[in-house]
Amino acid sequence: MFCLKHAHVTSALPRRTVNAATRRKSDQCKTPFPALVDRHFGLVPYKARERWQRSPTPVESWSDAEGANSDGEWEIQIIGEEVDEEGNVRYEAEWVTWSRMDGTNTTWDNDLLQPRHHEEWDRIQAQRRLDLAKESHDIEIWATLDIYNTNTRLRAQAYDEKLKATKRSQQDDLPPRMAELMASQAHLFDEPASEPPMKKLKTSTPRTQNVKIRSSSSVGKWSPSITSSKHSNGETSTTLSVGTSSSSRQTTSTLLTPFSVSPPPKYTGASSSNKGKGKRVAASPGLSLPPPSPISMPMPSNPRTTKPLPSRSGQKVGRTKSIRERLEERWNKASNSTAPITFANDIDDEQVPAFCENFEYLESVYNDPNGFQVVDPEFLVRCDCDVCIEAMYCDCQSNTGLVDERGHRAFAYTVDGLFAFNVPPGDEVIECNKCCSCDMGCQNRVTQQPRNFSIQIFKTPDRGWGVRSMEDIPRGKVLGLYTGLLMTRKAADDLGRDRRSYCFDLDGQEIQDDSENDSMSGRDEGYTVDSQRCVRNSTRPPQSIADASSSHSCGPNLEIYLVLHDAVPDMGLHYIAFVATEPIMAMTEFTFDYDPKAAVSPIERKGKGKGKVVIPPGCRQCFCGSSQCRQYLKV
Ligand SMILES: C[S@@+](CC[C@H](N)C(=O)[O-])C[C@H]1O[C@@H](n2cnc3c(N)ncnc32)[C@H](O)[C@@H]1O
Repeated sequence: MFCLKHAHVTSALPRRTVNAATRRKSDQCKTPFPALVDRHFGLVPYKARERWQRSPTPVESWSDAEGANSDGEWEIQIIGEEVDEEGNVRYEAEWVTWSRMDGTNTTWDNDLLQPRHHEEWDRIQAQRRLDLAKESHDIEIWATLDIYNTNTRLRAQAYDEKLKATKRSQQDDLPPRMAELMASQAHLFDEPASEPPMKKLKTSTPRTQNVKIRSSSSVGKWSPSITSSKHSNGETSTTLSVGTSSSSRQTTSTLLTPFSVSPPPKYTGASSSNKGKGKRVAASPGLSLPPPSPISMPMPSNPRTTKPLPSRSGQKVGRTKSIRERLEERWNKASNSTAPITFANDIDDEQVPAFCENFEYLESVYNDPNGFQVVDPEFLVRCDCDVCIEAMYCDCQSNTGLVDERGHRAFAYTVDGLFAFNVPPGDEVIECNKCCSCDMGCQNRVTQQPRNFSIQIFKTPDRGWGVRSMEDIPRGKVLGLYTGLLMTRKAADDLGRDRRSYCFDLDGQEIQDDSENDSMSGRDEGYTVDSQRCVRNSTRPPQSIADASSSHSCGPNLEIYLVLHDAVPDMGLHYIAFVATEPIMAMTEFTFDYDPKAAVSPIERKGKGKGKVVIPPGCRQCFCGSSQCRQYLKV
């Protein structure tokens, strides 16, 4: 198998250690590439196998004295990977303080590793692939394809990510293209109301025919372009570029078959003006249409059916919108973003989460009927920067403990608006606020800016509804705030258990059922956000939702931090913000750990039923599916 090696590896990878107990398992590991050799032999015909006997491989015996530290741990780092035909990844690990007689010091044995050993590697590789997919959609197709290498090579080229991005742009592109097309032909559907009946009859004739839009020579065509190159190892590779091109090379189609991707014709804008109304529409040069066949749009034989039918009362009757459509419409209106919110359910026929129907969407501020947040602007920290570039000179940062790697005062965000992960646990990030002189584009106002990625609330098989994005999300992307009804913790204690699983104490922990200890731990003080439901037909004010749908995972892809921009620091009135701790592929569920302090190991039953996990009281079985799953979550 081909391995993705040092070329893509960061030399700055943190060194990791592996436990002695795990290492001892490697006694069976006799060669650096055991499985690889085995598999190659599997391919060799029987006769050849007889001729080419495998040479004996020495049995390795390792002991703690050979390179382990005093805790019996070895330093290792991941330096390569290979992907098998089922998509499983095998890592090449370098054992820094140990080597064989022949000087080699790597293994390809995942059994010797724990997830934490390759987490950083995975993160860096995933980010690299996302970056590659952003750069271009080119895929190299190797002329000497050997099946073992294919998956690793494709992964190294970010094939899946590129394919996803292409498909996504196809989906994104189609609705606006269709809308433009329909708009440009609206006159063929609508009749001028003032026209006399006779004229109507005449004009109805062409509308019963097909309207054909032909691609003309001025219309851009999509075609894949291909370039070939010879590599130093003698192998030839072919690059498939996906994009618009003025020429199409039909001869390449057979080469492309196994990897063919079919992105849409690129839409570069079409005129929707009324000029030329009534005339047959030719595609404008700006509108790229798929060659070679013309698009055929069958028109209704009875043009009236395209209009809403009149009701008896004389009012227009349109198609009734589904609950899902109505809710999407309402939430998208309430959202402070143009990036859409949608619902999806491939599991059953529930259209939207049960508690959502009477639920109002709230994206960026608390619902604060008691005015806990009301503050005299005089008390807000503020800065006089025109543009907040240097945290050292931004007064909003004067009281924070945030520093960069050189120990200088720093913002919590990079210039690209990503979280810098430099906030000491429990500290509040202080963003610039309404009293500052900088504007909304300021680097230090990330959570105040409109959401710029789509959200989908979708039904999971076993965890109710969850949230995901249709777009790839980079590490450090701030995904939103946990909003809802702001209440005192005391008031939150009076809520029922169901409701409390949607509450977050503003100390950054989800509310737990440990009320006996609360008076001692100062639980009476402080605030809680309830992001769940409005009672049906109730007059209670709007609440939030998307955050309320985020599932728990013991190996989450989000974490939280505390942030404020409209409150006085250290009053416990900050927001809870979610940030991606790793690159998250489009359509991957957003999850966070509801209870990071929970015991790591599940409680195991003793005696009868030994080995079975006991779900502690007030908890339920966890279905997060993570390799670090604690088996239960508090509700
Ligand atoms: C804040 S709600 C999340 C939204 C919820 N999925 C829904 O459909 O309303 C928390 C509840 O979701 C469910 N849940 C979330 N993550 C889970 C997990 N990993 N395993 C099992 N149930 C989970 C539990 O029922 C939990 O009480």
